[in-house]
Amino acid sequence: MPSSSSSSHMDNSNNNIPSTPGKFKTERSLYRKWHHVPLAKLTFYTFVFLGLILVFFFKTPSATSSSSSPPSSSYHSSSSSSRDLSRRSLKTSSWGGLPWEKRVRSSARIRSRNGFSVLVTGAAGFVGTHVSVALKRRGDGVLGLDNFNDYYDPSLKRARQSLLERSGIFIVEGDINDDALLKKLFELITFTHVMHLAAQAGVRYAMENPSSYVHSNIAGFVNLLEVCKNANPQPAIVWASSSSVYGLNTKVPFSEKDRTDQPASLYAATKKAGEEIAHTYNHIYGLSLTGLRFFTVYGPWGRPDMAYFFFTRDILKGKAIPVFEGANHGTVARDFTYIDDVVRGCLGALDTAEKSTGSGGKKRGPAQLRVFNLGNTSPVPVSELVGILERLLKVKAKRVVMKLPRNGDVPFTHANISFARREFGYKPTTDLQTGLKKFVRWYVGYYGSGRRSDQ
Ligand SMILES: O=C(O)[C@H]1O[C@H](OP(=O)(O)OP(=O)(O)OC[C@H]2O[C@@H](n3ccc(=O)[nH]c3=O)[C@H](O)[C@@H]2O)[C@H](O)[C@@H](O)[C@@H]1O
Repeated sequence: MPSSSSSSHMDNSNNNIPSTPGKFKTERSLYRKWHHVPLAKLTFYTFVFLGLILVFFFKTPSATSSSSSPPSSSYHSSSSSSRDLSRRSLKTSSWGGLPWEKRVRSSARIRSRNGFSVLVTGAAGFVGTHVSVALKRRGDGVLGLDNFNDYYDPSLKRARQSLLERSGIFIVEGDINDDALLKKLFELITFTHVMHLAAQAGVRYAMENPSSYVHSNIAGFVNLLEVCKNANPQPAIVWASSSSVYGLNTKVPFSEKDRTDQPASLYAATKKAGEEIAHTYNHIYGLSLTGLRFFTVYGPWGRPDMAYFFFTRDILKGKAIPVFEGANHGTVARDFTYIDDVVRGCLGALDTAEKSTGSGGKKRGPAQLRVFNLGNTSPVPVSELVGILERLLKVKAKRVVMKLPRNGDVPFTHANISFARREFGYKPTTDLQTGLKKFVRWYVGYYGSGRRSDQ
């Protein structure tokens, strides 16, 4: 893989090639001089020289980045994101080679009759881990993909990875923007489905790092769709949208038929953009696409950036927690949805996804395009969430009630789920009290009393 720095190195060595007769003379006399040097010494200097070349090559950033270059060998090393985002990526991902291909194939192998072969992006994430395990358990082939970025404690992602490994699921380390990697995966495996859960999540963080949302939720999604549309056969794609697309809507419960053109955060705007992009790829290329609008999903192995998670941590540590309220002491509420219910929704969406109709980048007929709410249909005020946690943890929270900041949060969410119920029998069964009990049990088991955790 030529790079500007490696070619400049080659240019330097080319300078030794004589271009004038005078210089040629110098080179020849130099050659004669070397001719008399003992062989052992010559070998020693040759090794030193080769060593220097190797050090120079591996220190050169472009030598470890191939995200936009076509594969040049069976082993690749690629930075998981563009330069400005690489600081969030803890290590450069590496992929390729026969042992790696063997692991990919074994993980994706279907073990049940009529089973699927599913690529799960964001497999080391909260929902990704749970969905992967559920698919594997019923005999589907599952291959994970994750860039293990440090948006939140990567050791939690590593722990989820170990969990998946124990179920025979391999997570390829790489970014959805790495098209060479995606192409390679589609070369190795005929995926029937893609469960696309890799994303930059969180509504408030979008003000701190807007480009990470564009990078993952827009550029990454388009890159994935490009590879899927060219695949032959094309897979059916189910992907994570968000309840946040309802933005500042006031009509409740939120229905898929409602407007979604007033997002309150860049995060919501990128998810809304994803829905429009999905429409385009469905329309032009015949890709079967299903978007799932998740409503504040919570549970064991959850995301430490979410309120229920860091409230638990801070209550146990005796730290104050900011509890938001609306204008005029209005209630801020969420349609908190338990992970097991969401997993059932994801599987229902996969099971009812029709085949894509195109092949090799060409549409052959109209294809399925769907969007579903996956919520709980019973919103709970944040103050009540804190009350439940206090009772479960047996610790009184130090509440600091404050006005909902204008940083992307919306005052309430409430899902109408009749469409998902009709299409695949989606029926959430876990109330917040029951779900938080399971979360707290996991949390205390994972972090001990929680007082020693520092995520
Ligand atoms: O449903 C969704 O689509 C979204 O759900 C969550 O977003 P959010 O509902 O805002 O979840 P949290 O950040 O955990 O907040 C939950 C509630 O706690 C409140 N909160 C949050 C933070 C805080 O310090 N204090 C506080 O009272 C929020 O206003 C909100 O009402 C996820 O973070 C998003 O990635 C996801 O897409």
